[in-house]
Amino acid sequence: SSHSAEDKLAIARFQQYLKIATAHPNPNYKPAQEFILSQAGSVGINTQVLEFTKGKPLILLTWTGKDPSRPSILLNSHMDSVPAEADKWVHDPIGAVKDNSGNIYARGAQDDKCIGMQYLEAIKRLKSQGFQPLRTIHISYVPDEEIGGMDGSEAFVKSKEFENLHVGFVLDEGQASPNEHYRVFYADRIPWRLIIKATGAPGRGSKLYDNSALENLMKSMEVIGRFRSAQFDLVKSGMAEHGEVIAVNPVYVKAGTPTPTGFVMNLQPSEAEAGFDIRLPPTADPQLVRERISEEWAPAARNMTYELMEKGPLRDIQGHLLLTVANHSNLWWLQFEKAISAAGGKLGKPEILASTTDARFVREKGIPAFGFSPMSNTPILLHDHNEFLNEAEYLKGIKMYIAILEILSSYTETVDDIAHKDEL
Ligand SMILES: CSCC[C@H](NC=O)C(=O)O
Ligand SMILES: [Zn+2]
Ligand SMILES: [Zn+2]
Repeated sequence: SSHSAEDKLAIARFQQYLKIATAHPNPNYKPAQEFILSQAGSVGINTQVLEFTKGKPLILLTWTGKDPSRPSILLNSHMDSVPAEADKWVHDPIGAVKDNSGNIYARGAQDDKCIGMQYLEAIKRLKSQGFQPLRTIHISYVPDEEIGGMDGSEAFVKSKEFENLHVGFVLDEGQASPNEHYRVFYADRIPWRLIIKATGAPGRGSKLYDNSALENLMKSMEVIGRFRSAQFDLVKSGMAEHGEVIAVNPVYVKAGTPTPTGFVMNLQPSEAEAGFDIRLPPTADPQLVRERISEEWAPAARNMTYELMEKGPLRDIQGHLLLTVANHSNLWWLQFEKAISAAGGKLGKPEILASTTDARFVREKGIPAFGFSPMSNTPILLHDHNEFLNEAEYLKGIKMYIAILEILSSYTETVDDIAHKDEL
């Protein structure tokens, strides 16, 4: 191909990282750790391994700035991936095979091993150009993002070690864009889990009677289904984006009396339950959802109980909504926008991510964070079969991070300077 020797090596390193088996349920973090440490060694930046839970290392790299007293920048990515069904892929999900058009296939190609390596490649190139950042730049490689981040990012962000980094701004993963505009995310939806349980009198399969456990559960399913459709209709009609509505999706139902080969077919069971994945944009009113659950989705009057697990707050420690301001009143946003256009990129309208990332933990502390994975003109394939990223797009991403790091690590303007410039 027409890529430079340097680019070819960068692509090979990306493929090497993709070949490390870090998919759940058994992510093998040790080889990922070794690989990242060896790459950091060749770049010449400081390394630390933190282990908040045994067997779940968090790798922290640091490029110290000329003025370490200024708030630092943290670039985050996770080492783990969701599993892949290898037989449904055209190439081995752990093979990092590159096809004739330069598409590199692997679980993690988009989510999010691309950014983990691009961060390092960008720093490598900036160093070779003699660039020295004013602010300190940290890069973290965390375990367990895909399973909620409790033993990874959450433990890290709540640690003394994190406090000492004096982080002022975070970049974390985003998502691919099918068009030429890069996507940027200023918030995540917050995950809740709901288990609803119905009880009722058992009875013969043949009998019509009120208040069976499954009848009660089915009523809840209908009510929840209507709420779900109403939210989805807002998206379908173009009135809202996916990230702006409340999602509630059934993820399991459990009922019936098992036999060795199936279920008893002529008995109405006395218990039934269902589980739901709920996601709330930070702009939602959580109290209204709680009331809906207790009054409509699992009312005691219908012999129902429920267990609600709110997996995170919708507001930060100061009581502000859990979102990062993406307009001119946020200097980091201004610099970020400036960097993207300096590198020749176009940004789409800032979005709320429909799923959930580790960025929520830093936002909880009031630290501004954007989700950004530089992949334009790329189908959205995270968690899907045949996840791939094109090599040219990968290389373009390195250039984006070079511009981002150059500008964000070294700006000295204040909001006042910028307001003044606008007046002139
Ligand atoms: C309950 S936190 C789960 C986090 C996970 N993150 C990426 O896919 C997600 O499902 O959004
Ligand atoms: Zn991810
Ligand atoms: Zn993911």
